[in-house]
Amino acid sequence: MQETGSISIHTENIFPIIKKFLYSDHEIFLRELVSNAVDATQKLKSLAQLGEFKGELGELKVKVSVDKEARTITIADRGLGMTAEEIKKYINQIAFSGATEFVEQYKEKDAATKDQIIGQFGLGFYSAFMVADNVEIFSKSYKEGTEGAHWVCDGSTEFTLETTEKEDRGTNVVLHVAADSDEFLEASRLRGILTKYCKFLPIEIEFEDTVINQTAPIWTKQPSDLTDEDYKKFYHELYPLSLDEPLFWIHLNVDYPFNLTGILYFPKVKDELQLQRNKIQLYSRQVFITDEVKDVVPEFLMLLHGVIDSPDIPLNVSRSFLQADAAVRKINTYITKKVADKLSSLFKQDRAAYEEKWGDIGLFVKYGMLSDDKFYDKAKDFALLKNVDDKLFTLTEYTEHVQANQKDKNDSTVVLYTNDAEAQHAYVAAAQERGYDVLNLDQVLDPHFVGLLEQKLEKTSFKRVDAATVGQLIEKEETTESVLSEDDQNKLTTLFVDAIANPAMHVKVAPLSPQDAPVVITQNEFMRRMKDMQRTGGGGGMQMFGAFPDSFDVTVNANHPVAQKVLSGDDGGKLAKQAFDLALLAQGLLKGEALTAFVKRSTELL
Ligand SMILES: Nc1ncnc2c1ncn2[C@@H]1O[C@H](COP(=O)(O)OP(=O)(O)OP(=O)(O)O)[C@@H](O)[C@H]1O
Repeated sequence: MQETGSISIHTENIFPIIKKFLYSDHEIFLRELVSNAVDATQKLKSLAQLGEFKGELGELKVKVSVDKEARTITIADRGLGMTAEEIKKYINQIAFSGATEFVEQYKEKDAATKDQIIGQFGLGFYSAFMVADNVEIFSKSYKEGTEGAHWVCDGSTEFTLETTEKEDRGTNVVLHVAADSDEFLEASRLRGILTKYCKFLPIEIEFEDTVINQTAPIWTKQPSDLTDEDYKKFYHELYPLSLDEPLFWIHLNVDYPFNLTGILYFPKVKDELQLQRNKIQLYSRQVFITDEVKDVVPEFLMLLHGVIDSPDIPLNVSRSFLQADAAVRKINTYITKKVADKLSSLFKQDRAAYEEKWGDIGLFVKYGMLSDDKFYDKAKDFALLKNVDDKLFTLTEYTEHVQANQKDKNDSTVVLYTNDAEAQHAYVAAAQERGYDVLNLDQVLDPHFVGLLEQKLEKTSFKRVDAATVGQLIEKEETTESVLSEDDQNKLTTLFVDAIANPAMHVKVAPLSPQDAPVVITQNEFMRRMKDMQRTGGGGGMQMFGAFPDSFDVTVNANHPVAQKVLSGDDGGKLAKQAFDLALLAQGLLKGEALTAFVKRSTELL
């Protein structure tokens, strides 16, 4: 029997379109054909289990081979096979309609969306035509008494179908590689593609006499059957270049209301610059799909490594659809919850070990708290704050810790912090001398984290140690009297204004404690934050603050002996300048010419 026919058409000649537009991703043809072969093999295994197939299963390997001379690639399986009728139904109709649907979706999209569709669309059998100008199927069904079938199609909509002698059950797909696809005749190229997409397929895939896959990767097993070593070994298999051990991992395993398995690893991160995204690999039934897991994994968890496997993630739709997809949203929520639960149990079980890891996980936790309210609610109990003495506190512990000393006159807690303990040393020391505690918040995310905590914690504000003189950082009821008359205070102000001669420095005289510095330079917390945010590109409303030059408050301590000296001496101006420069020095602001002048003047004074 031989039959020729025409594949029913909905869209005009889809093959040129498939060829042209899928250019960047031609290699996925092999993933598609090998997974079809694997599916067919698994279906046969299921039938055998159900008792519907009673024959010998025998060896079930899928064999991929290449013949450079003949210019063919063959994918051979011993799965359930197809009769001629089934080829007509499954290949001519179903596979074709998949391809047609793809092209239709594809045509409507802009270039950016097109790129995304390509990577995620399971194009199926017809992706063979991306690299072949002629495709043959030789198949024989597992059903007893059926004849072998031979289908040939040259990439037009015409096909031929005839009966053929085929000894063995299963399907051989033979691709006659097109002239512009020579690269796929190279064994090394094929091996590369197989390793990328098929490394964890559940049926053995043989290429050049070696099996290229692990059929039962550890994420498909029960956590109770696995040791720490198994998890670490797998981590290094996934990331052969990583020298560090993962900090810990989470084994995901859920079958309702969606299906998801996987392992997420917390990598060791030394600093934020090292963070690598796209380290999570997404699989669908053990077939590698992509390492762009955006939208499937919450943004803040993109920093994790590992594997997620879910048949419920729709792969054949555009990204905007993926974002809106209910299953994807549920997966997102589930992963977030799992991560929070894991961190919480680590914290509760072994606080010391958790504190040791805080340097590495702090960033994830803070990022998560900033980007996800639900995560904040869980993480607030295990997020830690570190003070300048390297002691770690939970949020509640810290509030209790500073309760006694750091309440202002309105009964609000003022949390003091430094973002550079070295540069702000003088301020940190002054605050500590007063019995205040100072937090070390020097990481990239910390300015945002401070903002978040102020919103969330009741009656609490944060001030950087150099935001005011130590006496004014936490405003109390009691005030110190000035030993200077009002007249002297005005005189002192003028002396300093003239000596400094810089309009960005706002001089005021105030009665600080005689133990405080003679002159203190501070930068208002609010203005500084606004400018910081503007610098880091935060929001349009902040724009106006960026236009202002940096301005500082210069507080002259009326109660310090230096104030008297400046007022009484002949070269009060020079002393004022000297005292001001010392304050600049403490703030790390004295540089260049001003520094040279200061050194010269100091020598003279000596
Ligand atoms: N090697 C094979 N053995 C048996 N049947 C096959 C084989 N390859 C394809 N088929 C049949 O042809 C159908 C169409 O295949 P195609 O790859 O186009 O789509 P699919 O596998 O259903 O979906 P996907 O788009 O996810 O690949 C399959 O559903 C299957 O019934």
